Amino acid sequence: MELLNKPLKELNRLIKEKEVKPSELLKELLDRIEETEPKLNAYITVCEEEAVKRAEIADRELEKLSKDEVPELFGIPISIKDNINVENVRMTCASKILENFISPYDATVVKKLREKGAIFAGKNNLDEFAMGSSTETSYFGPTRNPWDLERVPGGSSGGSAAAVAARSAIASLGSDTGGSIRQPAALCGVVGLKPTYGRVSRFGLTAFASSLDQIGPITKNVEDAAYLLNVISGQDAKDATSARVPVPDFLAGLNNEVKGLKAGLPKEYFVEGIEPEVKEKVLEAVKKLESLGVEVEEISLPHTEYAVETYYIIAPAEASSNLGRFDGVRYTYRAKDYKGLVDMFCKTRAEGFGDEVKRRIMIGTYTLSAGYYDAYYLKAQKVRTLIYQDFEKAFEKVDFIVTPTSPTTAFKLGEKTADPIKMYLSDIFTIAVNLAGLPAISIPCGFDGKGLPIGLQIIGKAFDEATILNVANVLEKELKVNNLPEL
Ligand SMILES: NC(=O)C[C@H](N)C(=O)O
Repeated sequence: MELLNKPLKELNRLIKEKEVKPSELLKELLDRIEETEPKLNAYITVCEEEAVKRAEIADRELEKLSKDEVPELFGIPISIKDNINVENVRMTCASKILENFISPYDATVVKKLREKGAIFAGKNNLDEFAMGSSTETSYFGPTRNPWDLERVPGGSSGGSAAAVAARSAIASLGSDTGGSIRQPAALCGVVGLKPTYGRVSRFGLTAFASSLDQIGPITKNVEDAAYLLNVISGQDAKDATSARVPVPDFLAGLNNEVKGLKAGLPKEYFVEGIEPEVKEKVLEAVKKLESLGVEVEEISLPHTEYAVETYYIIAPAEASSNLGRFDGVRYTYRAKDYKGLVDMFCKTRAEGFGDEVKRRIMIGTYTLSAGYYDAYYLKAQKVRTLIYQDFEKAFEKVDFIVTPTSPTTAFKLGEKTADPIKMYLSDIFTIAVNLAGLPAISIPCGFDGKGLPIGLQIIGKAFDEATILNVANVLEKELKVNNLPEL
């Protein structure tokens, strides 16, 4: 496991210096996956054969390359959440309806990683179509938290976060619609970055809520997140929502001094309902920032209390439309017995989707229907603007905002499945960021009394990932949190 614990930059150096062969690194990873999967279930598909073939090719290519010619991710396996397309590999979205779907093309992020030499060893488990906060809605069974196997890893990118924590993935890409990168990162003690809406192309990500979805890295440390963000960022002709903005070198500013920067602590994020130990550890980390010369002030984001409700109108509305394409005609699963076309559509969807997906489709269809559109959907869009304006105002005064990532540490399997509202509330601190399209990162900041990791969230201005990565990196070095679970 020694290699698997190393940062990406160091792995790249070892491969460049020809001290490690891609096939050796892959072997170590496949062994670790074999060892941990019976406990974790963090993967839906392990593409062993293909990865071994690619690593052997990389071994031979490496012989011919000079040190400077070896690209950043040459021979390094990256795992991918199973709602992102990797050519010729099964992509299920953790749903029965896509159980046997083979991706016909690479998502843009995958293509970009491949161009830098990355290898793809597996697809990580998730909540069905990324709808959930615990990875329990997966058709392929839940993923378990490597810090406590009786607990959830968070979600929806729970497979990615659990695998990175357990070192059964070197790094992973997840997707975040309402917290799906940051909340599992927090619950598993790893780093999760949701970039600004438009920073990274979503071409090839299975759409859930198109005005909110964003792809981002889940990694062992902040530097790895910056390393991957450098590779996956940038405008893409295949995604009209990707932004034509310059991409800085995110590694360059990681160790800049944070002295003189201004941090905002939103009073609405430190209220009752949050576990005392979570609050305590986050505030302790804020004290560290202060000792490094950061000026901290209390701010207010007054519309925070409406964020969850707003999200659970907008996201299901978009989902009900996006998931219309799974009809038994265009994608793999089709019901066996039916009478006519409409009956085939209905039965396929009734049999192919799980309960949470159906719940969202029904909510979305309801809020978009003629009689309720103005009362729900239109109103939610207006509140979304107010939430955005809260952040705009706050960022006139501060450079970044610090909050807990999740109100609690990892909860027990089954604890919240019977009550969807309880489950929805576990994203209470992450959702507003998606509604406002902003970048945010979660880093581990300590443990609760049960030894479970606590996550701290840093929210930045639009397209200012550089600042939050810088602050996160400096804080990570200061806090020195052990993020390797015993497993
Ligand atoms: N997809 C996400 O970002 C997570 C959120 N809990 C949801 O279920 O919608």
